[in-house]
Amino acid sequence: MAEPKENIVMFPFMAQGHIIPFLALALHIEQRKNYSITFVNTPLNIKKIKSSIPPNSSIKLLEIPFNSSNHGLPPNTENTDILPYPLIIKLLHASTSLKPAFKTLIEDMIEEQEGKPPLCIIADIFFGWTATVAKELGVFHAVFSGAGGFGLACYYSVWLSLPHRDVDSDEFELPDFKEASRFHVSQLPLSISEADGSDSWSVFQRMNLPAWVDSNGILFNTVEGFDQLGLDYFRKKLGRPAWAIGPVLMSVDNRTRVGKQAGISPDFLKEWLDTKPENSVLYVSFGSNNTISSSQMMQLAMALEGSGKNFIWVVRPPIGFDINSEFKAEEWLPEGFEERIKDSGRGLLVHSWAPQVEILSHKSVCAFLSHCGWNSVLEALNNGVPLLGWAMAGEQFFNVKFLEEELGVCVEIVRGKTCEVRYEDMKAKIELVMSETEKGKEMRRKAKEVKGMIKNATRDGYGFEGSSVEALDAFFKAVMLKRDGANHKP
Ligand SMILES: O=c1ccn([C@@H]2O[C@H](COP(=O)(O)OP(=O)(O)O[C@H]3O[C@H](CO)[C@@H](O)[C@H](O)[C@H]3O)[C@@H](O)[C@H]2O)c(=O)[nH]1
Repeated sequence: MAEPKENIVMFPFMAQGHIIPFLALALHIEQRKNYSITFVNTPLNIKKIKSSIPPNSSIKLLEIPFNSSNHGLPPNTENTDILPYPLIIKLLHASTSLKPAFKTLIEDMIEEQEGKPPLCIIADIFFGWTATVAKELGVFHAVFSGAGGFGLACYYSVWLSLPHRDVDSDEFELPDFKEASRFHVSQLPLSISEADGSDSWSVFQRMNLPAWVDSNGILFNTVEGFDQLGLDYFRKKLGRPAWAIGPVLMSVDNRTRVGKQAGISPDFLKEWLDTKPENSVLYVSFGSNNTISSSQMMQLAMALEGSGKNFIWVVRPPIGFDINSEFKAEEWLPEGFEERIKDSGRGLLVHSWAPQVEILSHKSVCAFLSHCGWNSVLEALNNGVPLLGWAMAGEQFFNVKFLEEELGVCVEIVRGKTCEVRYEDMKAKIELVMSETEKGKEMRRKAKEVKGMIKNATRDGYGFEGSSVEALDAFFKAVMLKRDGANHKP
């Protein structure tokens, strides 16, 4: 009888922006390596993930018990996609309660395999405690970051020392990451700008981030060639390898299963895009669960209309309304906006969720106005599409800085969810990026260059392995080294 395949345990945080790259990685590993994969999550997420697994995949799903009501959360709350911002930190704290059940789950696996531990555990950036469990049980552990190297390095560094609190000015440096140059306080997400070291976010992160030293290394959904600065930060800081194995993205076929039901038929969308000239459409979307304020929405609509450019805009109810409720164009957009853009054929409003990768890979798309979540960034760059950055939370502000200052593929259009915006300013930036200006041409050239780097990094075969392919091999070599070392212990 054939030996059972060795098992990899994967455990993302309960948020779409985390589950999607983990699933993409699971499928990527399954396709390339001969291991079995067990995907762990809470019951309601597992139910959703079940329908996302392609029929030809053998990924196993395993539930870990969780009851949100025990943690001051509304009943049946297991994913950030149904939570308002102030409750997200509650879900993060609640997730630490999974530690004993996770440890038992791994111990049971070891027992079932007659003392043989799983090959490795790959867990979320918010689950530092899984590294401690893995260390205790002698299992190889890697953190998998769906965020890029530079963005996460800044995020990690700021949380550890809150350096903006030690200076009198609005500008500050990161004491352990000076290479990132200077930051302005407005480039901090709300969770950090409001942090004082003893608030709920600080307590969580100061428990979570230092626990990464118990891990054996970090896997990054990025490319060494353009993201080395951030990767080197972790190599130095933690004294652990950082493997840049990206971009690992969902294939278009598999994507239809994850995420949400698109608010538009992909065929209609393609037909619409086909009628537009090459490089003429702006795609506007803010990731899996963000939206903007109602006044920002009004100004953005005016900027889009005023710019005279073609656009596709994924709209959701503004901040303060249930993000999953019906979109009321007559209330939240300028009078007659929807009819005008429809009649002129210049714009498409997509409610709630769009087939993003299909849009970004269409030749008519010229630029992407994005919150610069890392998945969106990778999907844009993979298609050579430059960005207009509007960061809203997490490490997105640092991503915008990186894309603008280091890669030259982005212009920041707005900063944050609460600032006042003027449509004239946004319109000018849209024109700068999309028209035949020197800046616009330069950005498109650089975005194509990055696309080329991605292509090279992921090349596999014909005697040439790209850096991301080599990094995944190096990761598994490190895993094997630990396993073989453990087997040879007297
Ligand atoms: O209408 C939509 C909206 C989103 N997506 C997909 O949803 C994902 C969204 O991911 P991302 O762009 O990274 O945004 P978030 O969901 O906001 O991502 C979270 O996770 C990222 C990776 O860790 C971080 O960089 C972000 O800061 C964090 O908010 C992408 O694959 C998109 O293609 C769609 O397909 N259609």
